[in-house]
Amino acid sequence: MNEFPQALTIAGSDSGGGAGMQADIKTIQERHVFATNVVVAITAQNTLGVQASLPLPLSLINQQFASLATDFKIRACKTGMLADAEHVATVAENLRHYDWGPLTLDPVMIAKGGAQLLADDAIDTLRTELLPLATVLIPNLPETEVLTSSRIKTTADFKQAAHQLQQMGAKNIIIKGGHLDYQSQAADYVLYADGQDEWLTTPRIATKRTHGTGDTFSACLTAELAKGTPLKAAIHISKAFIQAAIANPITVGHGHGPTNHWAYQEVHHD
Ligand SMILES: Nc1ncnc2c1ncn2[C@@H]1O[C@H](COP(=O)(O)OP(=O)(O)OP(=O)(O)O)[C@@H](O)[C@H]1O
Ligand SMILES: Cc1ncc(CO)c(N)n1
Repeated sequence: MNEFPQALTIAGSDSGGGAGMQADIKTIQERHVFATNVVVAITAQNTLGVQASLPLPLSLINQQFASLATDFKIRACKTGMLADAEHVATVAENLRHYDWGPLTLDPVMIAKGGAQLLADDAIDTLRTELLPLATVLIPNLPETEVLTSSRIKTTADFKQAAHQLQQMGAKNIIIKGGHLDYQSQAADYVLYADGQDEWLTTPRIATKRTHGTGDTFSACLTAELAKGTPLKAAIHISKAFIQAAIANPITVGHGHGPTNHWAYQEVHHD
């Protein structure tokens, strides 16, 4: 019997509900996929910032993976906030040990408000242990700069960095251009495993309601991959999903507000 599509998010909890694991679950649900989760860390967070954060014991991380593996048929997974080097290593071990389908790796480092969600000394572990497992690596600009030890300013820099990340072992690369807020377009660069590439370009929306945009984008991609949507189509749906979520604001919180996870369905009826 064909089981209902199931996806897994391995991430940190955002009490504010707009980013992290909560953004993932809301997005996956909107794409008609059943969301499961491994909680790596808990944050006390709202749209103004991260007030506190605590990684969970490694044994509990291992146990969550084991519980899922004995019962579910997960067809795609993603990672978000992983806290520190030992949590990155533990997650990598569990990704190698079980079959969770294609991995979308969002190398979350710093929240929009400036809080550090990954320790500096975890970057090397992420680079060596997790990056080679990624079907899709989806960093934002600051994360790309850290991972490649380079500065990204021009379109040539995007391409160069994407090739470098591919040489480090990730198969497909999406470099998100959201942080280039002086540009009139929100342009992301995609480099596919076979060497083809493309730009995903949408009008930039003037808003500060961008909490969890990256999580929402990568969660949509994970949901689509869980349903078996081919990668290119899955990426295009995800870009349209995040565009609709930013373009149709909801008034929640007093800082960088969350995006609207209902908007894509309301606009596209899909
Ligand atoms: N103001 C905007 N208007 C339209 N699209 C945007 C805007 N800001 C970001 N995006 C798009 O949202 C997606 C996420 O990109 P972004 O660079 O914001 O990710 P991120 O920094 O990882 O997000 P976060 O850390 O808040 O989860 C990309 O497709 C980007 O182009
Ligand atoms: C828990 C968590 N994960 C990821 C992000 C990045 O959006 C965030 N702000 N909080």
